[in-house]
Amino acid sequence: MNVAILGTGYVGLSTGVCLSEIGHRVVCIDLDEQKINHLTQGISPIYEPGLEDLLIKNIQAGRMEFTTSHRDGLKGAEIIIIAVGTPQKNDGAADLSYLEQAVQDISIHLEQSAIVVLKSTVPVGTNEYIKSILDERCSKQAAIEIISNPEFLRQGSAIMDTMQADRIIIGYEKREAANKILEMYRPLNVPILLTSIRSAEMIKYASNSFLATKISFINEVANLCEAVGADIKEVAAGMGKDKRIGETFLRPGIGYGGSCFPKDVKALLHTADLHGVHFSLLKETIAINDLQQETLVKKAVNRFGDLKGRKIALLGLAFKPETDDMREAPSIKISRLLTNLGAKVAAYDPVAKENARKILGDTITYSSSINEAALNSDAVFIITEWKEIKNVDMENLLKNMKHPIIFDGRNCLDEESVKECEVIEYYPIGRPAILIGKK
Ligand SMILES: NC(=O)C1=CN([C@@H]2O[C@H](COP(=O)(O)OP(=O)(O)OC[C@H]3O[C@@H](n4cnc5c(N)ncnc54)[C@H](O)[C@@H]3O)[C@@H](O)[C@H]2O)C=CC1
Ligand SMILES: O=C(O)[C@H]1O[C@H](OP(=O)(O)OP(=O)(O)OC[C@H]2O[C@@H](n3ccc(=O)[nH]c3=O)[C@H](O)[C@@H]2O)[C@H](O)[C@@H](O)[C@@H]1O
Repeated sequence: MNVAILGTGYVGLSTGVCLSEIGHRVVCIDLDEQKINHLTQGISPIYEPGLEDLLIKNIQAGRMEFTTSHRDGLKGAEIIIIAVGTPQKNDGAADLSYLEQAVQDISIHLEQSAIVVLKSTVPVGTNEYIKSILDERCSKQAAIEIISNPEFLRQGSAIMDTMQADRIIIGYEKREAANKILEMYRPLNVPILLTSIRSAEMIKYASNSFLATKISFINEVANLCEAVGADIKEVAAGMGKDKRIGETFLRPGIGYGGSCFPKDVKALLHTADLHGVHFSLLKETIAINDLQQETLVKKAVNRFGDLKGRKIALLGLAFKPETDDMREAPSIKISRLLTNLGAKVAAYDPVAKENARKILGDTITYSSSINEAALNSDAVFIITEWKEIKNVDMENLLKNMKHPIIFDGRNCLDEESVKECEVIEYYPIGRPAILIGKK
């Protein structure tokens, strides 16, 4: 099938390479000339495992092209996927301005009939709104059908999540259009659920909000474990064995971040408020998360009394491992809290350094290795559980530090290696501290 995709961000690009991998001819359209130039040469503008290999392979196979021209990109497309950003407005609502522009671009340049598939995360009712604009503005010979097809991939495992999705949701009005999208996805051989358009839109927000709430829940249980002397590792393992609860998304930490959980929970709350529905659970999910991002700083203040002049090494900056994305990363708030308290922050991240610099500028320093960041530091904060950070050589790390003190915001260091250290103060989340040789 001939597919055009508007927006080559995490979602548009991952979808594009996967659809061409299963045999479709894909043209990706983006306004960003630099992105398109890179992509044309087979260079991925984002760090996403496995993506660049598929990109190069499918360009060489003649199944993938890139353009900044909507006119060229939409020519001959049977299916048009919209994957532009829907960021958060100040009042928590989703900002639909990129989407409106994309729809405007389609209505100006589309000359044939096509199915428009809305993959961006959008509030309930948006697909109908988009359809009405397209019906009104598209040329008379272009009949448009609309499909709501929200995306559930995670950054850092986007290709695997697309190729082996738990489910694909197809929200439709006309069964014929749904059949065509079923056919497009059929080679993936994954479960597909057909729903109404409004249900599809709601499934996306409800799923993200549920997962975010699960994280806030386990973080509060972890805080309680610390207070009462229980161990969250054992507690989460015991809870997770119950199939109704499930083992995933029970990792306590420094709060959720990223481009979607924070904004999508707020957008769902905004929708609930608009419709007079009392969804205060989501308010708590957000409030708990905001506080949880402060937890390492509070622990350090408890330990040192005052952080003025202390050097803190932040290991990891990205909001999760295997991505260079810094959107809503807990490291941003943590860095700002630390520098406001007079601490000096030296940070290391294997791939997110440049994106972090755009946000944090020279308020912190950026190191090119774990040991460089930790050199002469009063404490290490583990922010992102990159493999390299989880597997750090403890002996080497500690000998470089002024004080052998680690606050592990991801509970990711190997407990046995910690226990083998001659001198260490190790403070995980929701678990007893390990204090060896502390005076
Ligand atoms: N990032 C993620 O992991 C996931 C994101 N989503 C949702 O998918 C949507 C896209 O998210 P990301 O890929 O992260 O966004 P992104 O911000 O990484 O990429 C959006 C791209 O769209 C381009 N664009 C904007 N207007 C355009 C237009 N008129 N024509 C062509 N290109 C245009 C931008 O230049 C940019 O490259 C959002 O609604 C998001 O909530 C859903 C699931 C996962
Ligand atoms: O709509 C989206 O953008 C996507 O949002 C999340 O994916 P993503 O944000 O890429 O990453 P996750 O692995 O879900 O992690 C999100 C945040 O939660 C944190 N997290 C996750 C799991 C956990 O147990 N504990 C925890 O603190 C992570 O550290 C990270 O900061 C969802 O998992 C995807 O299904 C969804 O498509």
